[in-house]
Amino acid sequence: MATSTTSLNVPSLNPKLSSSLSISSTPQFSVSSLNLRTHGRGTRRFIVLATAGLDAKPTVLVAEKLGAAGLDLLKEFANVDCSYNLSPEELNTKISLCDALIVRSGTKVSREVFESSGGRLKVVGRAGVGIDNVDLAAATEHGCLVVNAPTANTVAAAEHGIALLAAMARNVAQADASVKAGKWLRNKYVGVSLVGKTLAVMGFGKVGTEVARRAKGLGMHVIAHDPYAPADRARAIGVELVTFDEAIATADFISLHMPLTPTTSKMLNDETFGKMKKGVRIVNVARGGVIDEEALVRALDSGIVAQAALDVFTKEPPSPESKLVQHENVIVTPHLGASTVEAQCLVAPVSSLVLPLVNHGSDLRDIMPFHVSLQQVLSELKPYVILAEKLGRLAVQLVTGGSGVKSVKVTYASARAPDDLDTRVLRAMITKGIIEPISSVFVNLVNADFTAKQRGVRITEERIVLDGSPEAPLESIQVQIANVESKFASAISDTGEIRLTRVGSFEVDVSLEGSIILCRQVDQPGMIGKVGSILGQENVNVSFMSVGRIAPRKQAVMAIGVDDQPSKQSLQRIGEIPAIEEFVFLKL
Ligand SMILES: NC(=O)C1=CN([C@@H]2O[C@H](COP(=O)(O)OP(=O)(O)OC[C@H]3O[C@@H](n4cnc5c(N)ncnc54)[C@H](O)[C@@H]3O)[C@@H](O)[C@H]2O)C=CC1
Ligand SMILES: O=C(O)C(=O)COP(=O)(O)O
Repeated sequence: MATSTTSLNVPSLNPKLSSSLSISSTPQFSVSSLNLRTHGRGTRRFIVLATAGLDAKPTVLVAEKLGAAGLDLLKEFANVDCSYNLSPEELNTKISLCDALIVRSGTKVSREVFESSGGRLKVVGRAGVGIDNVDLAAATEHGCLVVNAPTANTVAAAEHGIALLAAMARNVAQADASVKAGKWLRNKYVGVSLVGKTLAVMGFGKVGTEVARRAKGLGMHVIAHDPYAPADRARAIGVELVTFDEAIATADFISLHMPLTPTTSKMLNDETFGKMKKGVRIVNVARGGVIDEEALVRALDSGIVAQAALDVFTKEPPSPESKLVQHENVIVTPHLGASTVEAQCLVAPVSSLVLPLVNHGSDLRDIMPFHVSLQQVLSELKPYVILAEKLGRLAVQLVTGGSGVKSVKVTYASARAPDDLDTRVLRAMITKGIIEPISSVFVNLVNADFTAKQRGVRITEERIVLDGSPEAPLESIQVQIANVESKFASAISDTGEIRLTRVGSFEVDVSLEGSIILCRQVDQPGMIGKVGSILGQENVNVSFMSVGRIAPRKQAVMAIGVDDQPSKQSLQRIGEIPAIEEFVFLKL
């Protein structure tokens, strides 16, 4: 196979350079020139590509009760389907009709959910902190963003932790039940004091820190274990960071505040209970899975653990017959940590994060740039974002057997300092442009790198730092695909909008909109008519036509813009016109 390099170059996309054409409706941008170069000759054939349409108003499935503020916000911009208590099967069925899903901790967003969505689901909003109920790997693979409200319920969770701590120490729940049952057991429910006791906070993050602060206010001696927490943050509130073993061996009370991960799963187990001080009391408002629940029952029965106060369980709701739930030294709440009026008001606006789905055009809707600066993308990168995808699309369509693309080099020429320009979104869009035309994979900012890697496409980026005013973010983007066989030997450049102005040594003038047919032929009368009449026969509107030639009756390149997509048969007929030596159909 002959190898070649396909290179597309946009020398300038500076709004100031030209006022001739806009790439998007707002703001008005123009491109001074587009330069496309390929080397090598390819076979004569064409490809037809389809693009999927997108609904104007997205549908958001709210699968768990959300605060009114969040719902109202959503209803203004989206079709909102509030369906609570769905079975996994019902969720899998509904999800194929939804662009976004909002959940709390009670909905398992499994791989099947993403698979069932058929690529439509673009964002999962978690109205709360823990995202252990969402299969993040599957979300990434399916190009779906997961957003949460990481601080909204911190205080609520911490307050619930303190409530459980105090209620457990003073047997509030058991004493309450016994009084209601007509008993008056003042000796049975003698509690223990908190003041002067050692509390080990396991997981010194947002909730853990707030619990520590409050426990100090109650006169407790607070230590903490967290392998990732900075010692100065702990020191600042008078908390000593210690090792795991030291924490559990010295604590009178242990309060759990780490996330559920493969590392923290069943962190408290037979072995670790064995290292604890006899009579320790445990509070868990983190996740049930961080405790081996059967081991906890054994530790309670043996007296190692005197009491436990649990808000969370491995399986929620737990079985009513659960030995743990029924244990007389255990008090339980039904995952109420975040359930305050105030916290629910604060988590509800997570729904606002799905609004970019609605507010921006389909171009940006596809990339969902939550974790790049939306402002930057909208205000200055937007035209480049669109262009980047088009460059990727063009490049791959000029390559014979697009799936053979393995090595892509992107060169950005800019007067901006490298850290003043976030190119992730551009790289993602180039990847999208390269991969989508040759596969059924939906690519966006979330899964672009993953998808490229999975398909063995290596994308390297290079910066050319230019002198001069860094006002415009970019002077040029160049996409080069290495070691591939080119289908069409050509090159492009010049003026105005995004225009194709040169094909090899042939000057043409073509707007890069809609679709383009590029033909190389021997210059002769009647060529335009022949192609035009084939297109006319099936009512395909020609938006422009441009012929570039070296000399009369010698080699020429004809670029024909079409508003509608010609049928395969028409394209085949064009390709078969005897004078046409090279032919390609490019869908932009
Ligand atoms: N019961 C409820 O309704 C609520 C439960 N939560 C849960 O509380 C937990 C903590 O939430 P935040 O404080 O907001 O999270 P965070 O991310 O601020 O803090 C978690 C801390 O755990 C630490 N950590 C990670 N691995 C650890 C390990 N192996 N040992 C010790 N520490 C480790 C991290 O370094 C981090 O500092 C989460 O699981 C969250 O889902 C949060 C809010 C409400
Ligand atoms: O935010 C969290 O991590 C919680 O556990 C709160 O869960 P919820 O939103 O009340 O189902």
